[in-house]
Amino acid sequence: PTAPGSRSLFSTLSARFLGVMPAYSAADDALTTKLVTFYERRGDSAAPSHQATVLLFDPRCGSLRAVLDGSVITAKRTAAVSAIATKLLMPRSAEVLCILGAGVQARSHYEIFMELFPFTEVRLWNRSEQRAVRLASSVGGAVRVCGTAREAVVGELNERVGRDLKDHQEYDDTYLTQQLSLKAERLLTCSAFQSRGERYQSPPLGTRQQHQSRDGLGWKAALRPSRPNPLLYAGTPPIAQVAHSPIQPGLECFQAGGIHSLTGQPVPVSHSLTVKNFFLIPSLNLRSSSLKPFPLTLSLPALIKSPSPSFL
Ligand SMILES: NC(=O)C1=CN([C@@H]2O[C@H](COP(=O)(O)OP(=O)(O)OC[C@H]3O[C@@H](n4cnc5c(N)ncnc54)[C@H](O)[C@@H]3O)[C@@H](O)[C@H]2O)C=CC1
Ligand SMILES: O=C(O)C1=NCCCC1
Repeated sequence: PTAPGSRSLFSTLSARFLGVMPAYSAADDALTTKLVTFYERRGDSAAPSHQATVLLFDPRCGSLRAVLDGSVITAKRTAAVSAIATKLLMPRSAEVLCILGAGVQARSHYEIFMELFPFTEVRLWNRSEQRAVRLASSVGGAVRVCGTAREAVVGELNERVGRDLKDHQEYDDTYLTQQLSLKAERLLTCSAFQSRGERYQSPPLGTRQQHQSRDGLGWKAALRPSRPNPLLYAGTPPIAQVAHSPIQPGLECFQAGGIHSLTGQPVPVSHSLTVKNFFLIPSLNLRSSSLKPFPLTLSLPALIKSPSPSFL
């Protein structure tokens, strides 16, 4: 059996982290740790945002046996875990893969997702279109580069659900996008981005209740009072809305929906999540600053109204 140790994070400056991720495998007779730095990328930096090294020890005597590059394992393992979760959770009707972000994880997710699942269409959005075009033209198959995250998520389904747009004008734009994409059953969204997010202003309880609709088309929302600034909710929701497990203080932003946890414990997703809405687990709360991870999570509000410069 393999036992992941307790992961820890060290941060010197805002948006600069060193993660230590130990594990022991009796089966492989391996004691190891990954060391990974992740820094918010600056415009003038050529360094990758995530840089990893794996140290391998002899578990009997504790001696260091090997120092390995950790970039490939980080790219492939992360995408592989997303793929496993997707295999278990994806609605059968999903045909469209939507990737938000065009970095390392976007590529590795594209590769494994296209190998394992029969998507008929891939849509890609990145805040700098140039990078999305570069990724799209370097992968094997056809990828449609979209001008906005909304287009990537809603896409041609716009027409199908256009009626809903008219019917629900009392909702703000962000909320509508969520509603529309919840109805977009063919869509699987896999996001790979990091962002300096705004804090999410949770609407007052009871104003934004959601439940599954009887017709199975997605969620219906309870009416809520209209707001003067519809983008008031831009940002990420509180972690409590996403995961119910105890979270190691300070690591909230690294919790993914049941997929990846620096506490070493699986993070159960909200009981209200079903196959119809799992791909819209909102992105995660950010205590101090900037990194918002997670493949398989989606924060449309943050993406649509990203406050960061578009240098990537
Ligand atoms: N759960 C896990 O095990 C792992 C999670 N990750 C997370 O996956 C995400 C992607 O990582 P990489 O692909 O390696 O990073 P990367 O630096 O190669 O790519 C980041 C992408 O996000 C986009 N982006 C950055 N800030 C943005 C913003 N404010 N608004 C919109 N788009 C923005 C960039 O344009 C770029 O396309 C990161 O959040 C990272 O922390 C990465 C490795 C492992
Ligand atoms: O390499 C990993 O695993 C990471 N997990 C969460 C944040 C970035 C790196």
